[in-house]
Amino acid sequence: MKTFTRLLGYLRYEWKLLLSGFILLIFSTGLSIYTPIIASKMIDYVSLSVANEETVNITFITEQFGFYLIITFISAILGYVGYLLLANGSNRLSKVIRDEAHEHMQKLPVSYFDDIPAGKISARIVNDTEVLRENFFANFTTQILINTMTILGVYIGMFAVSPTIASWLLLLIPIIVVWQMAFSKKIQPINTLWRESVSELNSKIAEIVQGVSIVQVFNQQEHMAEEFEQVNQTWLNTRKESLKYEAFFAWNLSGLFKSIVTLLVMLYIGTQFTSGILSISIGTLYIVINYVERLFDPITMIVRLITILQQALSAGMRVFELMDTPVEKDSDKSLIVTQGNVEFNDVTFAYKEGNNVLHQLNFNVNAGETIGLVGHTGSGKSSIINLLFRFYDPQAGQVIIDGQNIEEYNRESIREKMGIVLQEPYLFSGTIATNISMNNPEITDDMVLEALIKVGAQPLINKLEKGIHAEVVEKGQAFSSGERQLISFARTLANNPKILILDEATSHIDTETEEVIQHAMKVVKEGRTTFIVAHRLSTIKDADQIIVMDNGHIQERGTHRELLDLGGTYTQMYQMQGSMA
Ligand SMILES: Nc1ncnc2c1ncn2[C@@H]1O[C@H](COP(=O)(O)OP(=O)(O)OP(=O)(O)O)[C@@H](O)[C@H]1O
Repeated sequence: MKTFTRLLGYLRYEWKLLLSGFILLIFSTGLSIYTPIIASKMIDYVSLSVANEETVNITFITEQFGFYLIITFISAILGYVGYLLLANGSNRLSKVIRDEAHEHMQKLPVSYFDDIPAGKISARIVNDTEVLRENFFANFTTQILINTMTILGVYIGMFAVSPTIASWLLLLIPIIVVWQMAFSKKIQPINTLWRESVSELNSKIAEIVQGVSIVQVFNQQEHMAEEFEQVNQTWLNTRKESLKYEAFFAWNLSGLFKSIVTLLVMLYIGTQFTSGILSISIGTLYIVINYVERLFDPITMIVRLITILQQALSAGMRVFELMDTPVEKDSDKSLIVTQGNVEFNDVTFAYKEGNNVLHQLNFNVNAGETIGLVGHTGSGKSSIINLLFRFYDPQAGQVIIDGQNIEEYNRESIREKMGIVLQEPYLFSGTIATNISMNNPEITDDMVLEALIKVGAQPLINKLEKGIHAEVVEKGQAFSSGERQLISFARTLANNPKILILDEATSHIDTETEEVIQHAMKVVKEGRTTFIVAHRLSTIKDADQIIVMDNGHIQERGTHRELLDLGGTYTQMYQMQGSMA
């Protein structure tokens, strides 16, 4: 019910469009209910004239026929415009919800995305809002009103023509209510399963597309196809089950029902007529049959609307669940970074309560220094970076930048002062220039070019016809990983952060590219506090400080020389890498 009223609340955004569309459709329906009355007049006139052997007045017939045509035409035009207005309003409302959901998603904590697959989130923002557009805004809200009006109109017309038949036909209402209730009870759980299977399909596809090269490298196509087939089969099964009930309740039964009721009405009129109780003209008979027929389509539609509403409510629930996930609380205070001093003060951190991955870390990095983070996989290097960016907050201790505990400052201001170059740099759709300026109008094309030249990307720009305005699509797949890194370095340089994070920037590249990257790194590091998360120890040989992490603890700390003199884990790692090189 909450979802229903909340969805209704959205109608206020486009109430003018919806109301105008609705009024036009009411008029259109009203006129179409009136047309059988005109037709009946013509029928009665002709039949009476023939019975009384009078000449038929062609002018009267032409007039009535013209009137009938005009009314039908006006009704069609009003229906068309009304439909356009309503459809337009529904489209806009679905855009409003989609924008809200997307905006909210952007504010969600990084931890939200740890547990929910990307495909499921995108299904909520794209598919579920589409279901809301079609099922709720376009169909339910408008159809329920229009069909109720039609039913009311037909009953009023019917009461005017034959109160007895109309009263009998009122019996249809409780029958339909019971019918609806039985239907909705059956269909609701099936629909929930069906929508879930669509969401599963989305996340499976997203997973396959994201890992397409890995799937092919490991020849996992068949296995993936099997997994996909399974999810797809579940979808088909739920659809089959749902259709069974939809067809039975909404179509088969209603068709049968319609014929039986029409037959009963005709039988009633026939027996009353032959026994002389009822005198009814052919025209009135036409109206009665026409109205009985007309009564069923809106009733059937209302029955179908129950399924449509069920689907809309399930979709609405999923969209609102996303929209109701609490966003991160943020402070109004902006962090001011003038130097770039970083301090970890007794920091303990867990992604999941009780499962600490960093234990009472203490270290200082002075402004402009380079600090290397090394350690086995899972030792906690990336977690340190996650805390530095305030993607997460520590359970105990503080991360301090230039004397300020970052937990007390807003995230945007912290991230503004930091730059990151990832092992697999992320490029956005746009151009090289927009990827470097990051849409900051203060970064001009000249500055973009200067940054690219400084990091050594001149050869890349020279070979591109459009230079810095060359297009970047699909996360920069058309560029080599080294080129993507150079663009990413130039981005960092142009945005001039005080603190820089280089995340395994030199792994998985050949020696020639490594030289280019090493040069770029040197340029970018200058004058900035730099954290290097490195697997290749050669990258951090010159670092002012190296921290060796082990299971969330600092195992060793010192310069390259000092750590070699210590003869511990670092020395072992260094020797191993040396023997592999
Ligand atoms: N999002 C997450 N949710 C839960 N646990 C996580 C998450 N990210 C990392 N971990 C866990 O935290 C621990 C530290 O991981 P972290 O990514 O910091 O290690 P790392 O040293 O950077 O490893 P690698 O060199 O492989 O990148 C690991 O046990 C890891 O499984």
